Amino acid sequence: MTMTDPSPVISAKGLDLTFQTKDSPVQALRDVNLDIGAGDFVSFIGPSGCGKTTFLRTIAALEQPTGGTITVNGMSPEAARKARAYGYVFQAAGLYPWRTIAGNISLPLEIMGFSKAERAERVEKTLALVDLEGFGGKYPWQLSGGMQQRASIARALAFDADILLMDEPFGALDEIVRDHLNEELLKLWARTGKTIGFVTHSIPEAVYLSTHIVVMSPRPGRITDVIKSPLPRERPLDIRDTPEFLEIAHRVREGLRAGHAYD
Ligand SMILES: Nc1ncnc2c1ncn2[C@@H]1O[C@H](COP(=O)(O)OP(=O)(O)OP(=O)(O)O)[C@@H](O)[C@H]1O
Repeated sequence: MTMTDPSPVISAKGLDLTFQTKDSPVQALRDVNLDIGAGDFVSFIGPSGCGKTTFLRTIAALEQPTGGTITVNGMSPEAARKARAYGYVFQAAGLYPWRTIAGNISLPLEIMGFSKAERAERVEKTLALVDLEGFGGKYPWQLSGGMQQRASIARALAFDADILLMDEPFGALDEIVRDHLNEELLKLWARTGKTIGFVTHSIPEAVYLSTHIVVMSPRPGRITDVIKSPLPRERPLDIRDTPEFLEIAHRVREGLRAGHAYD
């Protein structure tokens, strides 16, 4: 690292995490080393159960590592959570059905003690960011699955943290909606300059979105490859048909295959 390199936003060193269960301990993460820089879009890809969600949850102080260290904005994950360093988007939109979309987005702001005027302003701003202007008064069940997921992204953006952690946010959506939301997410990232950690099962999604693709192996989850994308930051959807794109996708697939113990 040179003097001009900014320090990483998220830094994991020798991270281990073993869950104690009734039967036997489950080693979910082993010796994970990773630096994520400001403004990076980092995807985590790997087979089911390889620890992607666990790693994201560890960044968010929702799990405690059993070895190694992890810092977020130079702080412990607990301190970063208290400093509201990140927004978190879960697999399911998880909106409260008895609250309107605006009410759902506003909830974390209410808990944080923002004034009513400030809340209203932020709700409007984030609804615009996810292209849901005019839908604040609707209830979640009045929106499509894709719109609900956008509302849950708005909720994570409402307090304007520099880091956005997203756990397979589009996994349950059909391909056309997913393509659209991928494009929208890239635009949002370009507009806001946020640092994004993104879990996915989809190779094209990982390659399309990311500046860095982290390939993980099955349990215990280890990082087998970190691919720095040579693609430009501005990416139309049809970039997925270019040789450069297909080459990165191939490398991800090879990495996934190499990490797999078939014998
Ligand atoms: N609270 C827990 N107690 C015990 N084992 C757990 C716990 N949480 C996760 N695990 C185990 O840790 C491993 C990693 O789980 P994790 O959810 O991080 O995987 P993942 O890569 O996100 O999987 P998926 O792609 O299916 O969501 C799995 O074997 C899982 O069963």
